[in-house]
Amino acid sequence: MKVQALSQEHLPSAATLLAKSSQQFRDAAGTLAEDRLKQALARCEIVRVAIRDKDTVIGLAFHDPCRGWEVHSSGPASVAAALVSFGSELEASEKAAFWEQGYLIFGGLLAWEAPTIRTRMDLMMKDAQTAATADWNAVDVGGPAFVLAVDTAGKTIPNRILKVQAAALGSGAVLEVFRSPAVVAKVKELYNFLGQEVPEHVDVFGTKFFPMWPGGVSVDWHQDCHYFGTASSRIISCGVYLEDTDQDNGCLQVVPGSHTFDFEHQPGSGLHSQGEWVNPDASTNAVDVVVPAGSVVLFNSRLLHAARQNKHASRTRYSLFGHFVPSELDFSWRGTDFSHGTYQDRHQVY
Ligand SMILES: O=C(O)CCC(=O)C(=O)O
Ligand SMILES: [Fe+2]
Repeated sequence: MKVQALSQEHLPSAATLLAKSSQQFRDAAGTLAEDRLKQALARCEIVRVAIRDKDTVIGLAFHDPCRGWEVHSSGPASVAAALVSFGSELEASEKAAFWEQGYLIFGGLLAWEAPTIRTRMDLMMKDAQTAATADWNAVDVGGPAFVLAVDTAGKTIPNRILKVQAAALGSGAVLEVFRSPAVVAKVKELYNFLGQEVPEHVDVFGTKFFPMWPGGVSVDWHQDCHYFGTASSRIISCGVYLEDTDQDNGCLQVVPGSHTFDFEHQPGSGLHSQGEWVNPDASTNAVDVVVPAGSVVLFNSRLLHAARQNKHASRTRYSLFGHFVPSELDFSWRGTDFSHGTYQDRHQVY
């Protein structure tokens, strides 16, 4: 048995399960109504399925923000238990991994939402034609900054957007992601584990969208904290991959355990001539974060990470980024490099 986020292909099987277990999901003729399932699920933020034999859904759980968990299962009690624990509590081993390795991957946590968010990013990009800028550090422009990519000679490519800085100012979908109960629950648990009080309020800042076109890049090696002017371990960075992401279309790379070191950042060159980056030595053990659409990666803002170039001929790699910070933690930016934040782009999450 496997527990994962509900994805489109499991919808019919999930509807069959629900039609058996609950009158609510049957229509007058007693047959299952997939549409009703979709409507019910649209109200819920977290939807999990337990799957057997590859395709058969044997359990389904959703978290209604008002009513809490609702679990349906055609298997033993252990199926329901697995569903709920997957959705709510972090295992102790996961918490330890976050502390030791500096990151945690939640595969498919937002799988259900990912296609819609992706479409909403396309809508936001419609404004890019009029608003694009060559300034990598463009901030406080009263809205999102559509930053143009450069070629291998470091020359701006017209009409090719590399990132949308302050993306939360361009699309409501961005804050919906960072405020979604599924993500917030994990963030709260991680703060709790860090041995600190769970902050009463948490903000997200430095929101970004990377379309990563075929041939394109997003970031070279860096520690997010380099740009913030603080190395506080209370900042949790968050990447949300809206499409299947692998070595071909530019997946994230991380160096486990690197969050306990400081790395020197220097101005980049070529495709990475915007920004300041680290040049890790050859012995550095990088891990590719290969994940399905809707996956969320939470990491210590001191973790050394980068993204591969998208070498695929046709696939994009849409992703969102933001950084969680306790609301009471204020800090002054580093002065010369604002690329990861602006006060306009700091928003309360809870
Ligand atoms: O594009 C990625 O996968 C990583 C982006 C990133 O690290 C950042 O924006 O700080
Ligand atoms: Fe980063």
